[in-house]
Amino acid sequence: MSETQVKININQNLLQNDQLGWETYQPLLEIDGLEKHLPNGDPIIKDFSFSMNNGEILVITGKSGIGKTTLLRCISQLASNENGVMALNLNGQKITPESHGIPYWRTEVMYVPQRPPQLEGTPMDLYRTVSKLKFQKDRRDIDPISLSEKWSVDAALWERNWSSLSGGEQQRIALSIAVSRNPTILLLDEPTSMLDPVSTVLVENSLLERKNIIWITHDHLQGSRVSSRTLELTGLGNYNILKNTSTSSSTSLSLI
Ligand SMILES: Nc1ncnc2c1ncn2[C@@H]1O[C@H](COP(=O)(O)OP(=O)(O)OP(=O)(O)O)[C@@H](O)[C@H]1O
Repeated sequence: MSETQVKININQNLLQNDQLGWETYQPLLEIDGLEKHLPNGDPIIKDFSFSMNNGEILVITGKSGIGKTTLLRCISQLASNENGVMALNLNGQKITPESHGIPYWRTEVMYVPQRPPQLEGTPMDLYRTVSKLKFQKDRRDIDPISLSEKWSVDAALWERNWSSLSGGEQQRIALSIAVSRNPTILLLDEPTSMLDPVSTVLVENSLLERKNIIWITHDHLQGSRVSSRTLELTGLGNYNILKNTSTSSSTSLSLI
């Protein structure tokens, strides 16, 4: 075989490998054509499509009432959508709410509300209940109490009634329970909105290590600190992709 033939064969192999790579590459989460109407029939999300790669933190911004929470609730299947498909690509397997059922989907794509709902009992009661759920009990988890201690929450608070805890304490404990269940994707609705700046940074740093998060925030500086990409919702499922621009003294966002 001549030197030229060897080079051609090597290039063909590279081409085939490259093509294989492109053909087999799958984003972690794919959403296509999502549509959601309000109870009065008005559309709030129309033909929303995007995909998220493994290791990303995707920040969602947009003015109040534009549909950010509604979008995350649809993605977690806590709210139903009228049209559209969504899929997780996990270990070479395509998982959809239809293929594996909504309870399983919610364990992999977990929504954490901005404010924990009015809960009876203690955080420990909630954690024990969650740990016994069908798709939760065999999951590898991390200790939520240790995690919340890293965020300056005293372990004793886990045995106090929810109603006696401050908003910031409730927010960090609810978030630590969600993170401890190790979902593939966390959907966070303003996760530090009730926290002081020091606690905010502690929580941000833990979440930055974890990745695979869709994170709603109104705080553009926070968005710049944590995001791989930022989507600004502009209404009815339309969005701009914003680019992070940071300098040593300031951080801002500009339209791509
Ligand atoms: N169950 C419902 N019934 C009627 N309207 C609803 C319902 N749920 C949401 N909406 C409306 O849909 C719109 C979008 O609400 P959503 O909570 O998704 O906005 P948001 O962008 O998250 O707002 P914010 O930044 O203020 O949290 C709002 O006008 C809200 O009043």
